[in-house]
Amino acid sequence: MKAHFLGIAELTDVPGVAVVVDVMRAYTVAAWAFARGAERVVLAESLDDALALKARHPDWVTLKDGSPAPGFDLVNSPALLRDTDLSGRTVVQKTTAGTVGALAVKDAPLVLCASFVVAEATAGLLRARAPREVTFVVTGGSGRAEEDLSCAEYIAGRAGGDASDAGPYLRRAASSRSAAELTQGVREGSSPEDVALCLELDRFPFAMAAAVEDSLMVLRQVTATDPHSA
Ligand SMILES: O=C(O)[C@H](CS(=O)(=O)O)OP(=O)(O)O
Ligand SMILES: [Mg+2]
Repeated sequence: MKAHFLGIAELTDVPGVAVVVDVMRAYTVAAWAFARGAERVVLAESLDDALALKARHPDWVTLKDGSPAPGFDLVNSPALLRDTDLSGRTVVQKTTAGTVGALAVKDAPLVLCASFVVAEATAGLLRARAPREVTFVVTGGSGRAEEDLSCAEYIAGRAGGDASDAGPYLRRAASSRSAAELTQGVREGSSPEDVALCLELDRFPFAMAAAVEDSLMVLRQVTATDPHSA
């Protein structure tokens, strides 16, 4: 499996298989939403689109990064979301980097969205599919965010069968600029517990796959043991 690591702006062709990585925090938050019972996560193109979806579907749960805002029910924080019961709910998520990355590859036949909490499940799905090439979309820092790059490299290694020690990858992510900003409380809509939650390796047994459904980019949880689920 040949792995390419690209920032969002570096995407030129439609990849056959894309793994969109956002450790801090979009795809840690989405994984927690599924763990709390969400049925699906709609990745919104814009804040206005998210609000329009909420207006049409008042029972949908809207989530944005940054500070809380009228019309949005949740912020992009795993710690602030993890006690919320989302059983059967549709979550609409809009963030600065993660959701943008998935929408940039929405025409790809297989789009997985990943972070450390779903790393092994994501790698397992790639091993089962055994594609010749995978494009990892490194969503943060114009493709240079250390937390996303280290997670992408770790998943690529595991997908290729490496028995990699996760420690160095997690330490790289822990010393990233994003981790520092979250720890210092620079980012609004965050909790001091967010970094630790974003660095919980394999916290969840499922992977997450996104696909266009009725013109919306919809993220769902999938397992490697179900070959028809992604
Ligand atoms: O909510 C986050 O941590 C970030 C905000 S920003 O990109 O650092 O401004 O969003 P995400 O899309 O989850 O990286
Ligand atoms: Mg990020």
